Amino acid sequence: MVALAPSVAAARLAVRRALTGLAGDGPVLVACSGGADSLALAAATAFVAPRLGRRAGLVTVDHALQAGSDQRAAAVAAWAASAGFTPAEAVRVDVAGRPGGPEAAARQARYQALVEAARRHGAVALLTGHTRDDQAETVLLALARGAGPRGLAGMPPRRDLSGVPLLRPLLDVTREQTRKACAALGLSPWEDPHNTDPSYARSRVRADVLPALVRALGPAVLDNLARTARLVAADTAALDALAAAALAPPDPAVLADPAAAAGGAGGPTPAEVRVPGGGLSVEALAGLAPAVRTRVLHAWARELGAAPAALSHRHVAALDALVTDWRGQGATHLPGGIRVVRRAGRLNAAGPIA
Ligand SMILES: Nc1ncnc2c1ncn2[C@@H]1O[C@H](COP(=O)(O)OP(=O)(O)OP(=O)(O)O)[C@@H](O)[C@H]1O
Repeated sequence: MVALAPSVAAARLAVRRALTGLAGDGPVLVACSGGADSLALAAATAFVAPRLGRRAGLVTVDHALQAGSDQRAAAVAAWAASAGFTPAEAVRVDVAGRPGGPEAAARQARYQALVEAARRHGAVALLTGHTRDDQAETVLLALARGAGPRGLAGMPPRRDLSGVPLLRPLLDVTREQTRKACAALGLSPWEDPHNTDPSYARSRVRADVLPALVRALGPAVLDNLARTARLVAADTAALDALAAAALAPPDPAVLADPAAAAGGAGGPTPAEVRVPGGGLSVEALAGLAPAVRTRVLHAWARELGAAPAALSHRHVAALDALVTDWRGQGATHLPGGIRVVRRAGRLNAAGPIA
């Protein structure tokens, strides 16, 4: 009997962990570019899913940006069909006319197509091949741009993507392992020229920065960066939960009878951040820990209609200054033409300027 390559075993174990306990009986859908990471993911899923009584499908997106991309997509879909994936689809997208640079436009088109495919096939989850190396790169890039804890938390192993659960089973598997797994299985991955294009910051981190860090600090640096992401993610989730609780609508029991809600002992009730009639209470906001308060303000700004992508830490800092550095300043302007003013102990929003 031929021994199972450790790299293949590692990928299968990771996929088994991710698929175990998934609710619903639809298929899982692997997003596969044909590169080593998502090919190793696909091969592991083709092995594991049927053994868990789960169907597996595969979608590859053709961005139509490089010559021969349609042939690559067709080859990936043909391999998927031969490996037993149903569906095994190549989907062509139109990247032109989308906002942002070419990379962002391709990414947006890709995720839109993947979500549509997941819905079309009633998939219970979409699987991507992000590895521990991708995670380390993400954390370093976040650190370099001063992204704060949300960026340092890296990519979560699961998140919601427009109503579709997105799973990243290989976040603890290295890129070296995915390459070895493909080699052990006789699969020939596609090399995306973008991955080595030095005009992308991520490619430079991949080619120069991480190897330099490993040389200087040892191979554990990759694991350590990924662990940092997990630790920060746990803290961030706790702070997010506190902020969500603080921003929850006022408890009707407290509004009706504050003393009774406090247990009848006349003790203080926690100050309500939301005030009846709209707006937020400055006094209640001032009583929150800064890390919770800035999250509350960020969430409130989004609720008012400020687009998350346009909402920067400067906007949140300006809102925070209305609470903690009040000098009678005028309105704070948020993306989308939203103005926030402090009046009579409240932060109130005024809609987009006409
Ligand atoms: N053309 C494609 N078709 C289908 N899936 C793809 C394609 N390109 C990438 N993916 C999926 O996305 C994963 C990550 O790929 P890549 O790192 O190139 O994307 P990304 O833009 O960095 O994604 P993210 O921004 O979410 O990190 C791959 O492992 C694969 O699962």
